[in-house]
Amino acid sequence: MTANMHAFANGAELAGKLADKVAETLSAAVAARGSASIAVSGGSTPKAFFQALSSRSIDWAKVTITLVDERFVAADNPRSNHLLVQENLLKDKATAAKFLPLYQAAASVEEAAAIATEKTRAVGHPFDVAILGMGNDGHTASFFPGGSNLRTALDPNTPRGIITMEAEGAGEPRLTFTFSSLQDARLLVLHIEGEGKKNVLAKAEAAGEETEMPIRAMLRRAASPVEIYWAP
Ligand SMILES: O=C1O[C@H](COP(=O)(O)O)[C@@H](O)[C@H](O)[C@H]1O
Repeated sequence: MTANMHAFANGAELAGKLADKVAETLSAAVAARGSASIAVSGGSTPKAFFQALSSRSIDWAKVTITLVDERFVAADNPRSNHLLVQENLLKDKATAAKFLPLYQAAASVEEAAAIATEKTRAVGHPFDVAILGMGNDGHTASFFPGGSNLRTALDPNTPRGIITMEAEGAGEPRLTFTFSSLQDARLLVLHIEGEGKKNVLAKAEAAGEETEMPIRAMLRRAASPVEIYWAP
């Protein structure tokens, strides 16, 4: 639908400005509805933003944090998005926030998805904030090109909740919120850094199949405008 570009001089400036915007949105949600929700991405990009956000003065006890997506690995695995959030966001002032993990110690990833859907059912109708990332292959959340459940994940009629995804580029099996869960966040952000990601974004903004670059689903069909935060 709409995308707005916010470009910054460097990653530190972006992290601070994005933390300000997210803090303002979460505080407004608490003031309006008594609670706030945010879904964040993992990967290598959000670390500085998480650290900046953890220092902001918000009524964190009224904020629920969850993940946009997760690997089917326990929270002590170095590739866990939960671990990244634990070490960089759930500290300082944000220690008081409630965290809902997607990983569940279940016998199968499908069972974990069902449990995580149940445990997150009360949040995100819509999320106050969703922070998306994007891989060099054009994936966002765990919507991977060639993914086992990609069409279901991107289908606007698939209900809110978490489904599984397996793909060559994904490594471990994944748990991911569906497109319908994320696309109407009151503040929908795509956080990317580097010239390479800018080029990937330009390619995604051009004509082509959504299944080739699943970020296109968000750029083209999200109900909320996509606020793109970028720094070199
Ligand atoms: O696999 C993932 O990658 C994307 C992008 O990560 P980055 O390292 O290129 O920043 C991320 O948005 C997603 O949450 C994560 O699971």
